[in-house]
Amino acid sequence: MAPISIKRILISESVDPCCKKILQENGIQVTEKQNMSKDDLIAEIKDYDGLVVRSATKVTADVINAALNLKIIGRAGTGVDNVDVDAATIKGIIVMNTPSGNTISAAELTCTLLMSLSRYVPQAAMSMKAGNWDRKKFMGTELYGKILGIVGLGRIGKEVATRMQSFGMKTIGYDPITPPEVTATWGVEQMSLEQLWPQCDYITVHTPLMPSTAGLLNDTSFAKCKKGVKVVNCARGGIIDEDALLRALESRQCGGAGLDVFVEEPPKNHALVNHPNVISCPHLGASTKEAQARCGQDIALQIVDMVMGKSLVGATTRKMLSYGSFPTMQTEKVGHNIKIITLGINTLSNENVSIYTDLVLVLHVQGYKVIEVDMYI
Ligand SMILES: O=C(O)C(=O)COP(=O)(O)O
Repeated sequence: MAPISIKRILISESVDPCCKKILQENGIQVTEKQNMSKDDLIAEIKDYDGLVVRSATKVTADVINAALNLKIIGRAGTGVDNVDVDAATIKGIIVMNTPSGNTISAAELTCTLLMSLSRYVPQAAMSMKAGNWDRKKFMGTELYGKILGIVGLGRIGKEVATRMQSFGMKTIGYDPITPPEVTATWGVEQMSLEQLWPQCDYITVHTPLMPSTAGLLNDTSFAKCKKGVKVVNCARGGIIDEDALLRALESRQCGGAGLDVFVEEPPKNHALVNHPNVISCPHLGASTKEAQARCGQDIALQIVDMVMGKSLVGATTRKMLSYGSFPTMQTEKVGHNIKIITLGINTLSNENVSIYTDLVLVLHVQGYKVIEVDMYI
């Protein structure tokens, strides 16, 4: 596997300082520039071999096509929906995320919102600050014995399930990839969405945003839910349709929503945020010291490994976006060739084949030859 030459990297967001340090220790020149406009980024990107982002930098086709030397786009985090992975794949640019760095933090925030929804903690705190002592208004409900529906049973969904089970919640869920026999080992009974909606007292979504998950909770699915269902979205804005959610909150079909993410960030329309039964955060799921340290370190080490021709972790190509949740794609160097290892898939469906075809294509442009594909659950 031929080493890839990466001399200069641009970090366009607030990424943990360990990222810069690790890259520099490995002889890579690093420039940090935050809050760039699209035009600034287009002008700037020409000079770099690599770009490291979080969720705020929109790496559109314009940006990718303006890049003359770009070989890698590293996402210090999970979701790559702010990167035009199609455009990158076509140019042979590897898009790489850090699949596990912020799992625990995202799961903990989800649990925090579920608990806050059950006991109105944010509303009660605001009421106290306003000088009130209102014990009647904030009558809550126990989580104990309630049913939590988890849509998307990847890493985060799993951690949410096991934590909420300790509160005595029954966890049911749906995922198009993780097999039911696997989720059963961590206490989640899988079923179709049609079966799931009417059973849940709480629903939390943990899928990437893509055509098949946009508006997963919409007017039709809300209508199938129990009246007063409470929902949490710490994944991506738009998985729960925002207009449908507002309608459901107004009709009380939805009894409350915990939102960490929005279609537009920051949201311009404040109708949802201002609704009394909505509690919200400004996309804080990954904003912990621990998660940021992990993601910053992971992305730097993954880039260094790639430069050294050692291995490639978290590589993503356009076809991955057709999935319900991301399988973990890793590669290993075998002599001068490369072996792809996939975690989370046990069958080679047509869709899986297209993932490999794309990954192999990108790797080929970068001078790798794929010799083997292994799959593990
Ligand atoms: O990792 C993810 O997918 C996140 O949503 C976190 O986004 P951030 O890195 O905090 O901008």
